[in-house]
Formats: sequence, C-alpha cells, structure tokens
Amino acid sequence: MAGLEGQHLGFSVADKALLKDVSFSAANGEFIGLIGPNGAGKSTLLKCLSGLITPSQGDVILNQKKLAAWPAKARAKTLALLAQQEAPAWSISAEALVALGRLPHTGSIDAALKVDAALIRMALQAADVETLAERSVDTLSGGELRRVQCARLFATVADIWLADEPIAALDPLHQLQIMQLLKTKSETGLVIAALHDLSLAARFCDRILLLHEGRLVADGTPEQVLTEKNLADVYRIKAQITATERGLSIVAESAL
Ligand SMILES: Nc1ncnc2c1ncn2[C@@H]1O[C@H](COP(=O)(O)OP(=O)(O)OP(=O)(O)O)[C@@H](O)[C@H]1O
Repeated sequence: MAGLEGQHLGFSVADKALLKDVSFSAANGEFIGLIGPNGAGKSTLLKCLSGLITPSQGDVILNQKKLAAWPAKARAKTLALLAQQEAPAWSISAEALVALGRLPHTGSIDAALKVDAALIRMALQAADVETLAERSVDTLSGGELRRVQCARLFATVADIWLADEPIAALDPLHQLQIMQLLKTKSETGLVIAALHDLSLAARFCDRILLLHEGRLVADGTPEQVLTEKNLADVYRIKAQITATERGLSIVAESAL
C-alpha cells in the first residue's frame, strides 16, 4: 500500500524558513487538496515530498522508507510530480512530452513512443489533448500546454501523484475533467494537489491541508478546514460558504 509521510519537515533558504515543522501522513485512497495563500509554502512542500529539494529538517517517508534512501529510478516509478512551472525547454511534440513520463521505465523518448504507445495515447485522451499530439509544445496555448503536462503525469502511472496547480490555467470544462481524473486515480492511488479553487477542492478532495506562512494550520475534511474563521485568518477574506449537494461552495465576498 502506497503511503507518503512528512515528519517535522522544515525548509529554509538563507535565514528564511519557508516550511516549518510540517507533519502529516497520507495513503492510497486519498485525494488531498493542499491549499493556502500565495507564498504559503505549497510548492516548497510538494518539492520536498517529491525529492526535488531536500528538507532542511525532518524526513519524507515513502512506503515506510526514507525518500533519500530510494534509488532514483524506483522512486520515479512510484511517485510523480507535476511542477507548477514546467516551461518546455525545447521544441518537442506534445506526444514526446507525454512520453517523458515513461522515461523511468523505458530510458528514452523514442523507446517510450514505441513500447508505451497505447499508454501515451490513453494519457493524451484523458487530458483531451489527443488532437494536439503532433503539435510542437511551444505553439500551444497556456491551458493546452498544461493539459499536455497533465497527460505526462497520467502516463507515469505512478502510485502517487503530486500536482502543483494542475487546473489553474484551465477552462471550467477541463478543470472538472482533470479534477474527476485525479479523483478516480485516488481510488487506487494517492493524489496530493495544490489548488487555489476552494470550491473545486471542497467538491473533489476527501481531505484538505491548509498551509499558512510555512506551517500546516489545519488538516481535515473540507467541512472541518474550509471554515469562515480559517478563511478569514489565513486568506484574509470574508467568505460565503454554502453547503450544496455537490459539497461546499465558497465565494470570496470581500477582503478583510
Ligand atoms: N529560492 C528561494 N529564495 C527565497 N525565497 C524563496 C525561494 N523559493 C521560494 N521562496 C519563497 O518561499 C515562499 C513559499 O513559496 P512557495 O512557492 O512554496 O509558495 P506557494 O504556496 O506555492 O505559493 P503560490 O500559491 O504563489 O504558488 C514564498 O514567499 C517564496 O517567495
């Protein structure tokens, strides 16, 4: 059973602490929304959890073993990160970018395109970018590129997906589609996604982690975490929170 744990995680740059004593544990079957205002530390936490950066304090535990002790390839097969900013470094096709998600398994894009063609096609379909497969990624719109990057994440088929603002650039239809896909993934795996849309987080996620100034200040169900008080204290907004049959609807009414 896949599981990911943060034990007293801290991360500092120079003298500035970006993460402070963050602890939680998560397992297969959970779709966790990681929320908090700009600069709260969401991306920093996801980078620590994925091994992209090494925490200054504490440990990340992946499947009962310290993340640092995992061989890189085995780790990449188990856990995949969709980073917040993934500007394509060179002109490759959308299909080749998705094939990058198979690198831990195949070792090269060309091999992935041959061996994993069906899987790559499925990932492109899931993100509704199949018609863009041949396009060079540097010609795509912001939302199209993000969906291709989501397809790369899907193609990894890793047990654990960490996604940093997967839907921020997407139109409402594709936001719903990608959130549903992440939800479906979490039925057998673990998904942690940094999100700014609080209503979609409330509707799709089972659990919410609220970060504020580098600290984990709330961890619970959407109803437990997305309260008027928490939104006032952390986001400095007066929010109208309405219970609907599809979960909480949250509207930022005014600044406090
Ligand atoms: N290398 C760095 N040097 C100095 N400060 C940094 C560095 N990296 C991140 N920070 C700061 O750390 C804080 C947390 O950044 P982080 O990207 O984790 O926030 P976030 O919650 O993901 O924000 P957003 O919602 O805006 O994406 C921010 O104030 C950011 O400016």
